[in-house]
Amino acid sequence: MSNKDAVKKLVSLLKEYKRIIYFIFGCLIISTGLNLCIPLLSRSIMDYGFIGGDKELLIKLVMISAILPIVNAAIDLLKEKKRIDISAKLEYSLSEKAFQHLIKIKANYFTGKNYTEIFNNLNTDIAYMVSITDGAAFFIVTQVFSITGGIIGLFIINYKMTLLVLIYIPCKYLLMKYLARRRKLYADQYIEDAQKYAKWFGDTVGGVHEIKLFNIADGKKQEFEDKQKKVIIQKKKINLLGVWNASMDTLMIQLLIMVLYILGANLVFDFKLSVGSVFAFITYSTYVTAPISGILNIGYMLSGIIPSTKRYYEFMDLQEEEERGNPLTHPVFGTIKLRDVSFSYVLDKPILKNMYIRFEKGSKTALIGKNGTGKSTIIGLITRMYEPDQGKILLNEEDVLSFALSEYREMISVVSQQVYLFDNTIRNNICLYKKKSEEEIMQAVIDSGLKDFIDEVSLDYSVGQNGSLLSGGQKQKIAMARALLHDKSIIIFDEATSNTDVYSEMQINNLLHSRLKEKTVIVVTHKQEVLKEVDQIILLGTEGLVSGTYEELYNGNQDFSEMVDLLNR
Ligand SMILES: Nc1ncnc2c1ncn2[C@@H]1O[C@H](COP(=O)(O)OP(=O)(O)OP(=O)(O)O)[C@@H](O)[C@H]1O
Repeated sequence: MSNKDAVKKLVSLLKEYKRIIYFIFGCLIISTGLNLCIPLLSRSIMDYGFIGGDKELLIKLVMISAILPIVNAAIDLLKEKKRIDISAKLEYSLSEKAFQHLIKIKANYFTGKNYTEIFNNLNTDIAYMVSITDGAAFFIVTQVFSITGGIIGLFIINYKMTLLVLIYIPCKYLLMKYLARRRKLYADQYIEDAQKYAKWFGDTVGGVHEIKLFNIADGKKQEFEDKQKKVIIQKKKINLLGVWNASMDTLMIQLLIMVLYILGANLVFDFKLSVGSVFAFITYSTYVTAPISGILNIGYMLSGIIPSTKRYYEFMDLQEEEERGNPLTHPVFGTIKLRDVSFSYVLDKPILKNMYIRFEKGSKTALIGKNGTGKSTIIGLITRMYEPDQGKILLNEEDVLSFALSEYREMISVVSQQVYLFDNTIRNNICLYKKKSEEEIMQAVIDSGLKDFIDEVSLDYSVGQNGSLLSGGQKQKIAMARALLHDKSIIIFDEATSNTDVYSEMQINNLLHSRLKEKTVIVVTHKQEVLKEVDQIILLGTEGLVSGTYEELYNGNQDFSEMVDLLNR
């Protein structure tokens, strides 16, 4: 995305609030106009009131100049209320769109992603984009009015001295531009270092157990110092430059005022200018010179907003899962087939090649094979987290991609080795926003072997972030109860009992013949008790797959018999 496109996107975001923005600009023009009257009023107070001795006029003018700030403050309040309103609406709208998109993005985006980094980047980008509506942005518009009005005021008072102010403008502009360029460089570096730090921080906190177990706190502390130091140094440079900026700004304005006083005094002594005019002139000259740094800030402000806008829209352009297919009121439950399926995560590194597998309706299948042979990948394809590069996955002879995604997924439950539990109660983790009766919940709790634990803590026990207050086995049982309660047609257990105790495991095995009798069940496991129970075993190897019953494979496949013998040793 080019800078121009990013600006277009930003402008189109603001279009929605066009009327409010016009209102804010209206307020800005009125209040700048009122401010521009103040020096002329001061001049009259000085020349006609004090020096001319007109007491009545003096009181009137003083009262008018007291009312002006009150009117200005009222306009400002109104304008700020509207501006804060746009800002809040824009922030919500950008965050909501990002969140909606995030949960629909294809699964491969999340592989190896650091969640702190995703959160930090989105937050930073949205904050920068929203800053287009902050006070400073609108203030810049005021600055333009202020300069224009100031120059008019200067010309009205004395055009010769105005030329001096106009010569001063490019000098200050060049100095400020130099400082602004430096500040942009520092700011870009700061953003980059802060991002790296956020990524590192997320990664480190995620591995806090490893840090303790392997006693690598010193190494991590060193990394922290390196990364955090870089961020702090850049921040310090930016702050220092800000101080330089402000000091140079004040110094140059003071220099100009000094020259104007000297020239003004000469004109007063020659009776070419009144005292009040000199003061009014000096005030107008600050209206012209002071906003230059503010205007240069546009570039600085945009230098943060534009990269963030680009990154935000690059994120928003990431491919989402397609909810394609006609919605089905009654999804078809039937035989699933992988027909000539090939799949790779990375180009030219196929994980599955021309694979044919058949999962008969209501059958029980065990998927086995060495680590990395593609068992979880097959599950990912069946659940449509990924799509085959070649071949098709069929449900009742229909390509699963032709089914509406959410309805298709409504047919499947997965209990995996790495269960994710939300930071909520056991009940809510089991029900997952579906209304279920107490009896149904309790039955699922009993069947999953979770009953003893529930008797101990109750269904309303909070499990902590990703079930951190539970044991691995308890987490798996909750996932099991969840799968049973939702009563889907196809149930997949991916090493689902790796953490459960032997009693619970037996109980779960029994489910294959009771509660799950009618379901299509796919189990990834090497446990013999299960392998003996299932209708077919699919053994995945690097060269492809073999399938059969326990006896068929034990008698006809060397790899399988060797594996079983190893388990029996
Ligand atoms: N998201 C991914 N991106 C790239 N490669 C991946 C990804 N997920 C898995 N792989 C690779 O794909 C291959 C198959 O992985 P998969 O998880 O399907 O194997 P598995 O048989 O389930 O292994 P395990 O028994 O260890 O759980 C592995 O070589 C793995 O490194």
